[in-house]
Amino acid sequence: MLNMKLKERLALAISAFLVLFTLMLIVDIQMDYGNFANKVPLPLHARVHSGDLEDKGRSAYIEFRKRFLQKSNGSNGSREYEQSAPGETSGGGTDAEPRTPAPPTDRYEDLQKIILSQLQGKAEDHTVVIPPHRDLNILRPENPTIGEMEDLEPSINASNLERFQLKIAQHELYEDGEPLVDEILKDMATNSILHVEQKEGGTQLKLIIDYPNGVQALFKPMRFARDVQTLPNHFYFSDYERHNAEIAAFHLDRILGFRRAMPVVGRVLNMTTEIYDVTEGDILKTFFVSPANNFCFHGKCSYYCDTGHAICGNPDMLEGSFAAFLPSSDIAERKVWRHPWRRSYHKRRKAPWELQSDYCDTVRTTPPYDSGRRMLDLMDMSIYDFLSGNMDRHHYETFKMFGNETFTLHLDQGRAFGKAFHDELSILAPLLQCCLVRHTTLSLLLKFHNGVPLSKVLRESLKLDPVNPILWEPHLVALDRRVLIILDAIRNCVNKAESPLQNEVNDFV
Ligand SMILES: Nc1ncnc2c1ncn2[C@@H]1O[C@H](COP(=O)(O)OP(=O)(O)OP(=O)(O)O)[C@@H](O)[C@H]1O
Ligand SMILES: [Mn+2]
Repeated sequence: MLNMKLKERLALAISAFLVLFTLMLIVDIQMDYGNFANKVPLPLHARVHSGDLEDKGRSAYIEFRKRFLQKSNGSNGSREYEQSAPGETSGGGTDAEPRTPAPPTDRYEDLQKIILSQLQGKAEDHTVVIPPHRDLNILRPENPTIGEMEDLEPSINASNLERFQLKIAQHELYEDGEPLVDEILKDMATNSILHVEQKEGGTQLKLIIDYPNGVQALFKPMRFARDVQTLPNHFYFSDYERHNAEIAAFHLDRILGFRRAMPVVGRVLNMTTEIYDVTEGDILKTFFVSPANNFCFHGKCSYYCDTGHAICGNPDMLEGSFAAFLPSSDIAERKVWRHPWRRSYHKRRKAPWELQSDYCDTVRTTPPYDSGRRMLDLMDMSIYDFLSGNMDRHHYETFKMFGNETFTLHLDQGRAFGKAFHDELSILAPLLQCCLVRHTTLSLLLKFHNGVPLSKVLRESLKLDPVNPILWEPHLVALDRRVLIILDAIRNCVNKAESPLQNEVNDFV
């Protein structure tokens, strides 16, 4: 009898547990749906889309965005999600935990196949993936250096930077593995600072740092902690510049094999002895001690150069980024180009690329984009900027002496790495609208996706910087997510190129 009761009780307990467990599962699933429903059709998103509707079917990037959002409804999870907390900082708590990406289920074998066949000398006329033998950056029939062009040789006691500058070549700033890069980084991080002055022009405060032997660096000060995000109501053009973005962007450019960004390093300065004591002029009048007893200054510029936006030490130690100076214009003049996919820099106006469906065709048929490497460089730049979230690419520069067949410099990455939880697809517009990518760039992205993730490679590289950690972990996590988005975009282009009709039908499904 007692035995029976015990058995009954046990059976009862098990069934109660099972019922509870099932209930919990249902609640859990519902919460998931709830979350998702909250995430996608938010009013915030809707506002973005209201503009998009006018352009329905006109902009390739909007098409991609639509398809992309649809796709993220499935097993891949939501890949574009807005910052949930609109605060200035996202806080250090659970947000800072690295979100381990799911193991890749899709290895992009279709894209790998293209890479492989091009390496075997096939698929050479591919319209989307440009093979090495049609890429001037790989062919490099000539690759003279500034020193060779100007008939200049470094003197015996020339600085590392001067040697570096004379070695800048037609197709890249420095060679893969160039030892002078590390030397320059070390020099800028450790050499004594002789003189400091504010850089004229530009929108935000920057200092020109003079070291012994004529070496110079461009200094951008630290304003915020690493986890402070772009203010949600700030446009890209009123975003603050971040010194750590400059450091991270240099490493990223090098990892991606572009080598189009000047070396940048982090360093902590004593504001009294390494800035105040070695500068003169108007900037001195902007130094003050804040109520928190920190030493501050604001300099003079057209944005954020006032007491309310001062740069403050802790209490008088200030971190910043030091970018190696480009050769002076006496040696190597630069040409400034308007970026064809420049944003409007107006809070209501749109740029031409946002309005014209055939915008890329117009660019592609206009010199210098109609031949050579320039168009491919813009595609690389779009990928580089999308990965780092840099929306501020209004102009770009090249070295005049090399003509049009030269690389585009990656200058001014101060507004990158501002939103770790948002992937700004419009930065990919050049790639989405032109459907063009270098074989070498695609090959590298596939390598990151299927092998050691980009986040890991960048994290390791940044460890070499004196003020590491350089990036807040969610920014690194974002990189792997964005690699996937770029690969999706390229796949989309390839599919469209291979069966344009079928895809046109799909567009409207
Ligand atoms: N490493 C460098 N060496 C020498 N000059 C540089 C270097 N980097 C940038 N410059 C020059 O300084 C100018 C301003 O730099 P940067 O673009 O970083 O500042 P900015 O204040 O963000 O300018 P803007 O607000 O116009 O974008 C650039 O146009 C470029 O010509
Ligand atoms: Mn800028």
